[in-house]
Amino acid sequence: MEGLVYARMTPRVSFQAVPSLNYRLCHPFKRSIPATVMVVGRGRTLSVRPIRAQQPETKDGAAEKEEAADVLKVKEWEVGMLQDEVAASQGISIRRRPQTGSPVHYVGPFEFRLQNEGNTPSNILEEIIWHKDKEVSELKERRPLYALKKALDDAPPTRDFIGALKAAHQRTGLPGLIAEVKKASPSRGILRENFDPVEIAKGYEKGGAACISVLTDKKYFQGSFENLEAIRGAGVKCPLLCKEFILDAWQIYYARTKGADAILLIAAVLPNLDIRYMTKICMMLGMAALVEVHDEREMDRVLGIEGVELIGINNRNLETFEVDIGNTKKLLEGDRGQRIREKGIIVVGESGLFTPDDINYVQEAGVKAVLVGESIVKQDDPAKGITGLFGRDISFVTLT
Ligand SMILES: O=P(O)(O)OC[C@@H](O)[C@@H](O)c1c[nH]c2ccccc12
Repeated sequence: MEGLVYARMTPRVSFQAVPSLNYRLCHPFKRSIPATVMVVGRGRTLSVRPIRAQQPETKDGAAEKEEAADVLKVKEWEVGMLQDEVAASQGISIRRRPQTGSPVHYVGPFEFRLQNEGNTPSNILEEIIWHKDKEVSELKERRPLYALKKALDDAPPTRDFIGALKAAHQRTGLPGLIAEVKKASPSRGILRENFDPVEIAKGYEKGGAACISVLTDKKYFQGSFENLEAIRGAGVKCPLLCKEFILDAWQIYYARTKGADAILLIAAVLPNLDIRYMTKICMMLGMAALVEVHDEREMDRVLGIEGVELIGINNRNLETFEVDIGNTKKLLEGDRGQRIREKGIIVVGESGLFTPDDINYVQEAGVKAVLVGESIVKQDDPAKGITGLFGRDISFVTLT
């Protein structure tokens, strides 16, 4: 068996005390395997490399099958660990999937604890991601990428999402509005009981929204891809953002088949390379990518990624649900704001915006667009909700 097994030393053992050693290491799916233990980082992480494949004994068919399934499981586990390790090196704490196998391993005098131990998510975002990861692999199995091809060819043409935001900003002198069709959220519960996504989207368009965001996650937001498709099919002209937790490029293609013109990429869950790669796919498909950040570290990462044109600053911490619109201002101050202006990136202020004062505040901070859900989706008449949010009717305003 080859590959890396990651283990963490308990505090009882110090680095200096661990030379390169040959050990039999407990593996999550194998009782034990021969391993060389090496220190690979300055932290507490050790890399443990199996030194030799175990010689296969003569096996019957069933044993061979079991062995093959084991090897596959081990590979999946290893890839997951590597993904998590790359993510962790970029400050991403959200893990892709729960850890499997027993968390503690004993090797000779050492006690090893697997990284990312535990099978319970440490916050709501992680819970959503674990659920999504499973959901996507099942969907993908049922409709692999090649099977989406025909639907992709038949999808309605893309609309210019960023162009619509810029045009709205120029037309009104106010941030372009991305109005969100959202029935519920884990932090706020049900926002609207009599929820007709198409009626709401039409109301938004009438009220002067530049673009529309449609939640497609079922379990946590009570959204759906049917909603997205229905809005696109109902004659709404605004470009559409598919508001989803994207982990796999397959989801981008799928969103496109349902009529999306833009997708969301959350920096708290996606490593830089994924963001770069997915941004490229969007470009290829004629879509826009809204890359969402919540703190300085994520903003700095995203500013270093080539091809990012649209950044959303989420005022809501998706791990704790705390909302602070001061976050938008904080992330646009000083050098960061300067770099954003130089790169011509459009910034979207997201979440927790309710009043004309709030809009004014984030506009002064430097945003050219806003993403608003709760305050307008709750209104009986969403168009009037928009007028209330901006303090004036923005549906016909044209700057002269
Ligand atoms: O309803 P609000 O507070 O106006 O927020 C809208 C939008 O910003 C929020 O729904 C959101 C921002 N980023 C997300 C990521 C996933 C799900 C939802 C979101």
